[in-house]
Amino acid sequence: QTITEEQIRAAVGPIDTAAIIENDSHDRNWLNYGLNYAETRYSQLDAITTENVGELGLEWSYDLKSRRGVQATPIVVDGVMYVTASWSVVHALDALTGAPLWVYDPEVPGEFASRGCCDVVNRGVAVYDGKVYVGAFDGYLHAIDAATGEQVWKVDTIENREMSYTVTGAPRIINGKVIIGNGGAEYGVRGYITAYDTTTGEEAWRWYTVPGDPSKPFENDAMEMAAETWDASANYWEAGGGGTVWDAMAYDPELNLLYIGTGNGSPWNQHLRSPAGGDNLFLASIVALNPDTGEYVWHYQNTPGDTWDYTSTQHIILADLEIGGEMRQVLMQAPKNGFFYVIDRTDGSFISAEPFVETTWAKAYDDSGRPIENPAARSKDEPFETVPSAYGAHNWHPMSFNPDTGLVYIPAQGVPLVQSTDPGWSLNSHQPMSTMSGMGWNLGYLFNVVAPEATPFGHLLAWDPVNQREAWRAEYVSPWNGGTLTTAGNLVFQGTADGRFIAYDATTGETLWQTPVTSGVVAAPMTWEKDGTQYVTIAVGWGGVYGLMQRATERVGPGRVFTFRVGGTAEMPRFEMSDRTELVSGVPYDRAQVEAGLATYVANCLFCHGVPGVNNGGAIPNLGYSASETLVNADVWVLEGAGIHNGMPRFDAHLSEADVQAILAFIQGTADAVRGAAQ
Ligand SMILES: O=C(O)c1cc(C(=O)O)c2c(n1)C(=O)C(=O)c1cc(C(=O)O)[nH]c1-2
Ligand SMILES: [Ca+2]
Repeated sequence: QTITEEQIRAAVGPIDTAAIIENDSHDRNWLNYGLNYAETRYSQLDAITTENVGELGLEWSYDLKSRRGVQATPIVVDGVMYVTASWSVVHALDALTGAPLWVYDPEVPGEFASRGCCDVVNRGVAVYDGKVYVGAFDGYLHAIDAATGEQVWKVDTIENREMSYTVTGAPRIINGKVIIGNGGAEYGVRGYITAYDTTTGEEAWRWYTVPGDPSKPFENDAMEMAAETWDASANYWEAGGGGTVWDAMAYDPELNLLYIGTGNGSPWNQHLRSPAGGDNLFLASIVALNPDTGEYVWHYQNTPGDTWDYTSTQHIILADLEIGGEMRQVLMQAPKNGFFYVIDRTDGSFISAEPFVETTWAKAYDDSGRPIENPAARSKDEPFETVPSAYGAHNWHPMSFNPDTGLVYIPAQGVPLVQSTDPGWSLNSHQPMSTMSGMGWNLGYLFNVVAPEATPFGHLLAWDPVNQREAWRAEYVSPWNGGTLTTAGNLVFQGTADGRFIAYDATTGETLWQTPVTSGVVAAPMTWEKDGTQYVTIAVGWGGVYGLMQRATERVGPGRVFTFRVGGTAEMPRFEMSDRTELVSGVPYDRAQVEAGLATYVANCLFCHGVPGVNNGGAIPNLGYSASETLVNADVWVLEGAGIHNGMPRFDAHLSEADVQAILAFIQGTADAVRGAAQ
């Protein structure tokens, strides 16, 4: 072992809120998910510059032994690194060598995979007072001894285990309280965020984001206010209402305000959730809370009356900007809905919002901070191509803000999708054609009943938040590129869907250096210093909601951590290539069953396995490229649960052998049609 337990105790033991703030004066460590409480992901380290970044070389790489999405930003404390793989497994490493110190597996049951919309991912840990904290996918918050990897305590953050709550986000820690939200608003849950005592795990406070049953007492004044913006005629509380806090938080120590981003409605479709409309507070909002008590302070709602999965859980960055000749304390956000927001973080007042991609649901915001909507975007009768789509113009992939250039670096994208009201929807019922309803999703929308017209795209967007306009962009071959890091070396770093790690000149966007890595990248890079040397680290592992079913490189290696420095000379690991190259053939089927198979497939398989034969698959296999023997034996997988440990659910509670045959007819029929079209 390269680092002793005593050394780790000496490093992580003193980490508290003051230490996290002290790190802001040098950025040698990376102590919080977004580097600092302002979550800027701008490091003052400047040993790696536009001049020498071309000499960046690999120092070490580490195999995370995972096959699903890796979204973690590593935490580094004085040469000790903590990083998570898929299934919320925590790895402690010697940051100088990549040698493992310990591995902590929270043992998330395989059957939990289907309780989350978007892959068994985890965005990372928090460190405090000698402990490492991870919110595991199955909803338990674990405190781990930073030196030994042994569990100190574990609490259940889920208030009702009948509901499909999951945890994917990184905890944040403020003055002895570890704060964590959850996900589940595709299924039907009531969002909330909870703070626990870092020492004991005892609950300190919980704040719900949407009102519960209005016939019962409201938990607080904010819930009473929120309830006035909901129509209770459709019993919104039965599907939970949504508003999950599944990713972004930021903290301003001087104002003592915790900022959280809230998610979409449950069900998605507002006509079915709150038929008379209304803003439906606090969906799709930024909310400021007192972190000591969990009390509501103010909110700004980006998307009133959300009906498009327009979460505002995307990254929140705090900065002080000169706007109209005045220094303003702002927060910035580029949520799914395609507008870039600058909000006064002292009181939530609206400063500006402008589209950073094409938008069809609204073209602009009025001076009061409300969107000027396109009425067609809420049609009950007609399909509407929502741009951006539910995949978001920007999803959870972190952006970064460089105060030297004044630019925000956004992983921007478009994934085309047409939404139309699902006339057959009812709560928790498995309906053919109703998207993933067999898995418990409650959207109230059908997808792509007519084909979308837009084309998918992904680019790195350098955005000027003061003038609300683009400075430069770098185009990519695909959506779903990684998060960004920016540094005082005037650099921007980003990994890409097609499996590259790139450094750009932060001012001009010129590509200065790049290297291929072992798979597509979704996580954000980070940087740290030890003994006078600056390192750049990135965790790699393709996945997440888009990455489950599509990919943009044939490299399909396991999750890995890569650390680079100027002059590094380690060898890149071997590139593992996909063997899913042939469309399936020879599965016997009845042509008359294809249509029924399609309907069952859409209701059970689509958001994991993708459309058969269209792309050869992401972190989960596209069945159009399976071996025919695998499909012929599908009963074992679908009805008997042979893949349960890998997250493949068993469906025998609501699917029969005849359903499986129909699904196979759809898969083989579609593969044959794709092959025919290609000839
Ligand atoms: O509504 C929710 O509760 C919820 C949770 C999550 C999640 O926890 O990862 C995602 C989403 N929604 C979501 O809409 C989304 O696009 C998404 C992408 C990802 C991902 O990890 O790639 N998670 C989530
Ligand atoms: Ca969602």
